[in-house]
Amino acid sequence: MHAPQRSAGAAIEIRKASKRYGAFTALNDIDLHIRPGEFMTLLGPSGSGKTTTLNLIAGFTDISSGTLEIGGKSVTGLPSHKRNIGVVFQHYALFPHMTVGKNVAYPLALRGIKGDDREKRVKRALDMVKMADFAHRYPNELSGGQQQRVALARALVFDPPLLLMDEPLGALDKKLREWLQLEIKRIHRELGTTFVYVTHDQEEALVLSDRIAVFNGGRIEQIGTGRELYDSPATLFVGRFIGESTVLRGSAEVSGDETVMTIGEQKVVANRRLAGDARPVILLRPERVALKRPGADVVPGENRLTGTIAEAIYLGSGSKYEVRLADGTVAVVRSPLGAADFGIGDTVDIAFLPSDLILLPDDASADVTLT
Ligand SMILES: Nc1ncnc2c1ncn2[C@@H]1O[C@H](COP(=O)(O)OP(=O)(O)OP(=O)(O)O)[C@@H](O)[C@H]1O
Repeated sequence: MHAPQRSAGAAIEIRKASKRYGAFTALNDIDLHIRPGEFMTLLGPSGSGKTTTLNLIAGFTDISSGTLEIGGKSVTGLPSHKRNIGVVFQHYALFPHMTVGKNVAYPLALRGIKGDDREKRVKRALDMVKMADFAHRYPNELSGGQQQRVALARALVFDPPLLLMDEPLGALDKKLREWLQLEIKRIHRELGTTFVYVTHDQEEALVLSDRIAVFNGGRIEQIGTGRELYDSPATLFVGRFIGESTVLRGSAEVSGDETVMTIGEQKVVANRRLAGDARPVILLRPERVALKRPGADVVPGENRLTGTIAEAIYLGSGSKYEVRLADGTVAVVRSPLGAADFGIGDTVDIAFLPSDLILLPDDASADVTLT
């Protein structure tokens, strides 16, 4: 077996880029810097501008304003076939009349690579995606997952410094998707190529990426590692889009460096305040909240809100609860294995420390955009 060839990944630098279709702005002034060899995922709801960004990088569409550099060079006006980029789409674009081997050899033939060298590279690419035994099959003799592995081999066979993928696993079932995510991650680690990956699936983004750019309405809301986006979202939209959460709204007052929010009849204290005069909301992560019997096991300084268990789901690794609070908000709580059990209808307190809540400026559009 041939060792995979490590390539130097290309950096991408997008500055103040916009894309307009007539009066409609699909991308609005985005800045995106992707490091050489990085796995960057473009994440966001449908229509948020992810594919438009990928198409700009690929050269399938022109930028309306702003600049785009790949590997330190401006690519404005450079046609896509001269950008030396590998591309994989959701729908397998394999040539139906060619065998797997011929499909993978195609980009090499285009580049004038012949004979032994071509054979070796095809073999290496098929080994990488564990499809070497299928070289003589035709695409219609392969499953969807196998076709996508061949598409990946074909996109990487000419050692491009950059690979673009647009929802490549979108048409596959969950188990296969999860397995291929790990395969893609392994291949990225082995190659050193820069990967740019489009998905609307936040779990997939968390599994794969070095960093994630979260798109909303043609803008990038935040760029960061999965941990940064989950623990310290910059906006309510990002906080709600990544992972599960509960949003608490109430009347807020700032006192010194604290924010005190009154929710129904109860008060919640956050040990910080927002800059500016935006209306604050509280975001809670389900595993940062404990369920307790009303008034029991008090920890000094913790916040407590009383509610009723509306749903209790046993998950094996623990339990998930939905708790209807007095003001009607439904809070999501995940309890670890061994924590006290509660049943539907039980009155409980949700308890969390001021340091375990996330305080963000309210943004009503975060609710609308997610539905
Ligand atoms: N050729 C076009 N003409 C007009 N509008 C377009 C064109 N291509 C895309 N758009 C619009 O630009 C916006 C962004 O589209 P884009 O395909 O980038 O979204 P996306 O985030 O990739 O969504 P999805 O996950 O549904 O593919 C959408 O509102 C879309 O309708």
